[in-house]
Amino acid sequence: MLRNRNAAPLMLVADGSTAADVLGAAGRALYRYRSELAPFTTALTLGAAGALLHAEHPGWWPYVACATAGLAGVVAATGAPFRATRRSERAYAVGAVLAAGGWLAAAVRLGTLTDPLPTVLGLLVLAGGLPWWTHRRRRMRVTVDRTIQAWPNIAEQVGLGGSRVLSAVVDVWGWRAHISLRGGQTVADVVAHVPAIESGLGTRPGAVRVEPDPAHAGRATIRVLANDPHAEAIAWSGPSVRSITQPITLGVFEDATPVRVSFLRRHALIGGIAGSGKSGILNVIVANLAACADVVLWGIDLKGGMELRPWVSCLDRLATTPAEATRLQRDAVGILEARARAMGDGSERVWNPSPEHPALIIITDEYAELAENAPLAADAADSVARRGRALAVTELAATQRPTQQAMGKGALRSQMDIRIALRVRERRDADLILGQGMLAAGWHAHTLDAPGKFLISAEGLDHPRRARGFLVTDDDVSGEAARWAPIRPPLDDLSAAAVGTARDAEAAGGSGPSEPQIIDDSVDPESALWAALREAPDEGLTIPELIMTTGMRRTWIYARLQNHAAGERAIQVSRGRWRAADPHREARAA
Ligand SMILES: Nc1ncnc2c1ncn2[C@@H]1O[C@H](COP(=O)(O)OP(=O)(O)OP(=O)(O)O)[C@@H](O)[C@H]1O
Repeated sequence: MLRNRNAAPLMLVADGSTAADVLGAAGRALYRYRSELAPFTTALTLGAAGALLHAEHPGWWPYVACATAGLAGVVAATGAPFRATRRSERAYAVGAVLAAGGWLAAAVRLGTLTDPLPTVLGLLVLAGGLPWWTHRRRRMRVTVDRTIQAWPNIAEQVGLGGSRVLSAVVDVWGWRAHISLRGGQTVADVVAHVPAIESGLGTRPGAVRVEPDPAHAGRATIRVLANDPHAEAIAWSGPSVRSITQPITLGVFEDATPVRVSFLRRHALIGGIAGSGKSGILNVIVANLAACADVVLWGIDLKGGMELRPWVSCLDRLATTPAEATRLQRDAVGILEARARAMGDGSERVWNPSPEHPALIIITDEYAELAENAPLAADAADSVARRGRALAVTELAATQRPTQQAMGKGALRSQMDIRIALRVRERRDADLILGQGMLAAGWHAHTLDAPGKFLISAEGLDHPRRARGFLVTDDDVSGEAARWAPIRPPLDDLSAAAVGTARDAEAAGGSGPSEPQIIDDSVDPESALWAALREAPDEGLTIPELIMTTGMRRTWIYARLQNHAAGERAIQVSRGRWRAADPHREARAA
């Protein structure tokens, strides 16, 4: 006997084989196709049982009828013992039990071969068999069973020899198997073998996904998608939040779970080629933010306002020229400096958004235009990105290829906490959007094959899972913009005054919009640090807390702390915890 790739027993019997060989091969074939043959084997079993009971106990038919009714009740209530979880599956199982049990009761009383029982049994096999043979989940379960049996051969062929299937389940879109890798193999090896696995399993190209097991480096989940769950656009059903403090639902992953991500105190970067759906994702985000009464939205759209103008009724400001964009970004820096000063004087260490004290989000469509045509705006955006988190002033930028040039000379890209990659042309562009090494780790943005499909990297979302964003149509945009315009909050007084002050300084200094002042970043972190040290609790503040408060790097913080310590203004309370020295605290208390 020969075995094929999936270990299917072929019925080729060598010359001189014995009857036992033939029977063995037939037995294996019957076993392999037991699921498909189930309607026939059930009919044969019923026929035999009917004949036997009719001969021995023809009076037992009422017991058979009662047992049938009891079993049908259990199936209807629980789905057991057939694991019928869906309503349609349960209805089928109840019908099958009633038909089989009813026929058996009749056969016990009348005899299996008494007319019309054989004909009725044949019709029942057909009526029950058709849904059985065509049922997608049953066929999928069979495929999974066979794959588990054949996995050792497949694994050997695709270069993952020694890996084992620990468990497998059929899900809505296909099936998934949890596998254990041979010692020394890693999830990266599995990711690198995805095309070979697809070939080995005989799936369509692009059907296999690999997810690491967060609890075990030597295990992974292989998902096989029989159908693409993202084949159709996913209609927009309205905003998912009413406050910036809640995570926004951008779309759905392939397992139908929602993509939820918080934009509070986080900068975000959206990248992808023209037509990949960047504006679509931006619209989903803006439509959600517009419904939040604790965030003020500013927009920059240097493509003449083409993308953001439909939202103008919800935007507190919209810049469509380089000069306006520069003023806008510079005002944002003014706001964050005013907030930092106010917080330095008070007891709060972060700006907690509320309708009275809203967060500020600056949305830039096609950031490359800004970096190229308004470099001073890009410098200011850089400053916001470094210092704005704690002060709830954040940047949200979309661009085609976020190269260093497209993102300006600063460190903006490295400050982006949320990265959304739509389709890219070149494989390595995934690294540009998502960060170095992401392509090798399986973030294959070049394989996304429809607009609105994306990969997202953010806090709590650190595996490459494909998602598709909601489709917000032009009509949806007009509807949402009109719906939320009345609740849009103004800037708080402090921030509004900061904008006014910046304007006055501009007028007094005569620096026109095309020559805005460059903000000196070094002044404010210094006072923010000093204020934080003065306000620190007795046990002091940690370095990450000081980084958060000032928006500055660790090395900068260390250097300033050493300075303060040398001047006896600050002390290290315990390892890595700092606060102002006691005289200052006492003076403040007095
Ligand atoms: N989530 C989505 N589901 C289905 N179709 C989408 C989705 N997002 C966008 N599309 C469709 O894809 C097309 C291009 O989308 P979009 O304009 O957002 O791309 P883009 O990346 O912003 O392109 P460009 O850079 O040229 O502005 C549009 O016709 C839009 O209807």
